[in-house]
Amino acid sequence: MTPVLSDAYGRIATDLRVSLTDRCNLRCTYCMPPEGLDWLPGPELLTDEEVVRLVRVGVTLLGIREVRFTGGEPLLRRGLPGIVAAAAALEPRPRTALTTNGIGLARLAPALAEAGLDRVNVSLDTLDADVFERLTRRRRLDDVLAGLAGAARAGLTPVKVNAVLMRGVNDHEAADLLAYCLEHGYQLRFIEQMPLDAQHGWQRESMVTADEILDRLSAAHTLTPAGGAARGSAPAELFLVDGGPATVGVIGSVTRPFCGACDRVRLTADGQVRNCLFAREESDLRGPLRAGATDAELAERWRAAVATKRPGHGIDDPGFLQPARPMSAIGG
Ligand SMILES: Nc1nc2c(ncn2[C@@H]2O[C@H](COP(=O)(O)OP(=O)(O)OP(=O)(O)O)[C@@H](O)[C@H]2O)c(=O)[nH]1
Ligand SMILES: C[S@@+](CC[C@H](N)C(=O)[O-])C[C@H]1O[C@@H](n2cnc3c(N)ncnc32)[C@H](O)[C@@H]1O
Ligand code: SF4
Ligand code: SF4
Repeated sequence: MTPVLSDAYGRIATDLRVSLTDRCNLRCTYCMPPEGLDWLPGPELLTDEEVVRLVRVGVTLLGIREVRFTGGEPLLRRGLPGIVAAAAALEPRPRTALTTNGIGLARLAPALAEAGLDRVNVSLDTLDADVFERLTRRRRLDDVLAGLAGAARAGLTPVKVNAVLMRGVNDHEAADLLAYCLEHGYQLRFIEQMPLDAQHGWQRESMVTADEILDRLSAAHTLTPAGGAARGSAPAELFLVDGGPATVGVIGSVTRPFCGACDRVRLTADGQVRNCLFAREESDLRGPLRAGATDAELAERWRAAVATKRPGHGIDDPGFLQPARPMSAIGG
């Protein structure tokens, strides 16, 4: 029987999220400071071949069924189409997905679809160019909108949109974002801001909660729960908009945590296994890989790492400490 990545709470990790770089061409205020961060040094990054090898170990020896590429901004990784192609060629073929800010996606979408990418999630917090610049510190709204359209054209569907609402900045735009996504056939999900920014600026009091988001949307639409059974381990709680079939999602990581059903495991761009966005421990696979470990030895280390996964993120624990790595370096 193929071993699986199981933990002490009965959860099995089948969804691998691979960070391909910690770098980014935006500076979203809830993620990074204006000056950026001390990027990982080149030699510490896994090479394309090393990424592909670890993905292969996950898929062929450990029961990984879905591989999502993220970052930082994964479109900045030159080898992305080749890495996607190698992942999609594995047996059993994993589902493949990408989470991106969309810049450059208009150009890259056809090649990524051709390589075997199944679908994309694109982050878009606003439809106002000035608000976009305030949130991301770059004037690139048109590139993101073009990226979304390019993804849909290339068949990278369903195209999902991730939006973080920040109080006093873009929280008045919930209904406009929904109208735009409904019009274009994108699946919108609102995300509660989490304490994962490098500047440690998160404050529970100012976070826009899932309840608030649903209240705002309910002013313009009738929302009905789309049905719990279909949710499985997905972070997004889905609601039918005006009877459906279109839906809107809310990812309430803080006020409506879903850790009990978590099926994720993460691999950082420098080859560390992380069990949780909020994990304070990591397990090194790059060292053993470069020291000549066999696939079976890497798989055993990975399995042992997941066995120690904690039950939840612990944001509500009195002793909660934000992880040392920010979201951009973990792989959001
Ligand atoms: N708490 C928590 N939040 C997560 C996790 N993964 C993703 N998120 C949040 O969900 C948002 C959207 O993540 P995506 O990368 O689009 O992935 P997803 O929602 O799992 O994707 P789908 O499978 O397409 O629904 C992220 O920005 C995070 O804020 C996770 O493991 N735990
Ligand atoms: C870290 S980014 C990486 C991929 C890509 N750069 C992007 O923005 O989609 C992945 C997701 O994390 C979300 N994110 C970043 N910081 C966050 C925070 N502090 N709380 C909640 N979500 C956050 C972003 O909005 C984005 O949807
Ligand atoms: S959320 Fe994504 S696009 Fe924004 S700064 Fe972080 S990594 Fe870059
Ligand atoms: S916070 Fe951690 S345990 Fe909870 S769903 Fe996310 S990755 Fe899984």
